[in-house]
Amino acid sequence: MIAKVAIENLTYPADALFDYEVPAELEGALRPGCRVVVPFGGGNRRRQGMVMALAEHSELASLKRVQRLVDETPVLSEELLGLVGFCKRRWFCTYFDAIKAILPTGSRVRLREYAVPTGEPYSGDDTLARELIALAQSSGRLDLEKLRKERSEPIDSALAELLQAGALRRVSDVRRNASDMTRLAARLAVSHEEADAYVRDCRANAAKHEKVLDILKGCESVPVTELCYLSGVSKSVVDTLARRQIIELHTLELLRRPYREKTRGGDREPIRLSAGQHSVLEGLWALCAGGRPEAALLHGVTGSGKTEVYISLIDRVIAAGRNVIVLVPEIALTPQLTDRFYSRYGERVAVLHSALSVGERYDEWKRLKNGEASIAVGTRSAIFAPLDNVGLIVVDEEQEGSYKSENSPRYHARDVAKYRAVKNGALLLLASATPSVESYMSAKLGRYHLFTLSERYGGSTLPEVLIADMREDLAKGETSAIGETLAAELRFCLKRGEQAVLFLNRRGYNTFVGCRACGEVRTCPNCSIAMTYHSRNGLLMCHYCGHSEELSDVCPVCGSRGMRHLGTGTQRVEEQLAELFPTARVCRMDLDTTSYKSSHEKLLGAFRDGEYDILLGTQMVTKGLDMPNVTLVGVLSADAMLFVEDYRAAERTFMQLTQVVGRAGRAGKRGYAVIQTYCPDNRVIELARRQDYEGFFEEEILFRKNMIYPPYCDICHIMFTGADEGGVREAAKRFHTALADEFRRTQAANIILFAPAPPPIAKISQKYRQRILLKCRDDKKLRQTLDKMLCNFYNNRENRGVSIYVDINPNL
Ligand SMILES: Nc1ncnc2c1ncn2[C@@H]1O[C@H](COP(=O)(O)OP(=O)(O)OP(=O)(O)O)[C@@H](O)[C@H]1O
Ligand SMILES: [Zn+2]
Repeated sequence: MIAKVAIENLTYPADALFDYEVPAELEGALRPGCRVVVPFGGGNRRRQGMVMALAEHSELASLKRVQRLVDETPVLSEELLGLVGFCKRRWFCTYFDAIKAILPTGSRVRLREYAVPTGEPYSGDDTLARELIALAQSSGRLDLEKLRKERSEPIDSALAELLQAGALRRVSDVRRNASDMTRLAARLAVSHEEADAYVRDCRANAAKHEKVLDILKGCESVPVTELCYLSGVSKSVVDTLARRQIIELHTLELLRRPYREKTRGGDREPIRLSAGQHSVLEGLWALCAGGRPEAALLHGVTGSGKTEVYISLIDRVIAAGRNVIVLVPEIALTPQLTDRFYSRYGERVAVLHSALSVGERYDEWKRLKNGEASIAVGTRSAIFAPLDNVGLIVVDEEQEGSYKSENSPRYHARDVAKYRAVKNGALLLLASATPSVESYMSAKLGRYHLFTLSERYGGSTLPEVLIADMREDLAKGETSAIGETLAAELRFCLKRGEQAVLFLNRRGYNTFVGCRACGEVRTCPNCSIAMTYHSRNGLLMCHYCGHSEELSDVCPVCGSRGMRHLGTGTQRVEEQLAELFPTARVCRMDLDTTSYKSSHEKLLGAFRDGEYDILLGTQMVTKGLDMPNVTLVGVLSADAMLFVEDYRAAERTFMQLTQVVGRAGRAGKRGYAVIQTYCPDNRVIELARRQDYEGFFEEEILFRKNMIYPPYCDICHIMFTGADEGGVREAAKRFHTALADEFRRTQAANIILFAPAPPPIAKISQKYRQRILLKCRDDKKLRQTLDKMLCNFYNNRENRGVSIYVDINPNL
């Protein structure tokens, strides 16, 4: 039997499947999806591997053997193994990059290699070898990884000599990132009658023993700590009972449950859908029940009740015995949604996201894998949930940028979802009030089934939106962040006893600090971007690398005392609010106030309970909020997002405005919104005012077509980074020339290749960056070309010190 094994820590061009012989004693136990330890390379260093497949024969004459099996049962199913290969082909990563993305951190293992003395003497004359054997004999073993790091000279040939001579022997040790959590528990080892008899004959401490046994008579098994607590005895009593074989001790596997207190699961209320919701549900169920792969887009205006529709659909899928994956853009931002899931499905829900501890996440993963939970709810990586027989995959707010991974594998969760829907015969359901232009186009072309909810649930209407022309305020000498129109609406809203949400697309006290005299803007010394001032700690900080420095009013370039704040941040708005409405209770929510795990949830809860009148925040207030008493939304500046260099600027602006406006008036009360802008005539702002998605799409798709942007092409970034600016530039140039030649040679059509240039942020954490942009079709032929070029790049010694990666349809 031959195992085809993917090996960890290989470079991209070296990454392949390697054949290993399966020793007879592992046959049967060793299956695809199990991790193994194998000898690898010239020095036969031990490496971790993943068995991707088994085969009868190998084309190679002599094979190394699998040294050790790490997993008793496969950690990856056949479907997920297939996904590993899919990720590699689609996103130019190694097998192990993909495996690391798919497995939770807690389930990963680390390999440590040791060499131990065998007792056999070493009689050779290699001085390093002599030194090593002496060290091994005195300390019992050599930690090879540590040695390689510590010693300046290479140790491998000396090591090989000692192994050869039989003086040293290799051992490897596999360690898990998160251990399974176990507790010692006790149970009766005898019948109740025998236990009673034991107590009667007991000479010392009979009462104590009796208490312990009484508790155990009523339970299957009780953790020892609890047993001691309940009976008031010390552990030694329990030990005595165990020693006398009246009770037995065993280990109990415990699962860490992140939201244990919430999982009530009692909500069996039937959902009463509106006629519109009901017909969408029936349409979706018809697709789902067929068991064939399907894709649908649910486009419903804000507050139309998309969530209720897909929850009703989940009910049916679960009742049919199939499993469900629900993706949300950002768990911390959607506490209401997770609460909804817990109260409806209780223990059958497992939540996967990055704010959980490694152990918690690992245990949620295990509950999915062992079938205890059948609904995975989570952020991007939850798309890798270890579920079989998936019947439905929901991607909520499918346009969100957080579904795209910025690290290898640079996947989009929607693409992985498509793969899994096909393999499982599942329905992929994309839901949004503002679908991405790409998805809506696919729906229009009939590639996705399109479902629409054009009205709000329960007869609420969409908010009435006012555009506040900030130029008028400016002409009057008003520079406050809250203009006259918004101030007036806020006053009305507070008077009505209702709540308002104010949205500011920034963070920090002021956006940046610049010099009035020479125009110098304080930028981060490591990254080429402006730093922001945080009044909380009085420091200028860089959002990319975390660098911070003291603020000074002296310009470091021209020496004048002209440095001052430019722009406005949430903290300053908060101060202005306090001036305008001294009695209003303002809740500020941004990354500064909400970096702790659940403080965001707490703030939202308090706002919902009416403890605040105004919620002021950054992006996090735009999504998913469903608060009945919110009737006013204010957008402090719509312009911030409008002029970034990105073909998606209009799309982002439109979506963000429509989403945030949609938070108002969701429960029957009339809703209002004020959008402040210096360009009131801008088309996107006007379309957002009307919340006219259809109109926006028609305009945007024309722009995309004329300028050749997605969905009329795919955008491919090839990034080069390194510490040496010139080296990075040269490497990018060489790659560009080679790529152009290759396209010419293979007569690749419809490709627009741009010359290398520094990206908008040309330096991050002391690494210089160059970028080649490609407008192309992300098809098999292109991927083959890029794969080949990447391998050539790595194999060219001129490119040392420069890293490269390919990013398909990046967020920018
Ligand atoms: N069938 C229903 N029965 C009772 N309440 C409903 C029903 N449908 C929707 N609602 C209520 O209407 C409100 C809006 O619904 P929901 O949050 O699902 O909308 P949405 O389409 O997801 O909105 P958005 O895209 O703005 O987040 C919620 O408070 C929800 O509980
Ligand atoms: Zn920085």
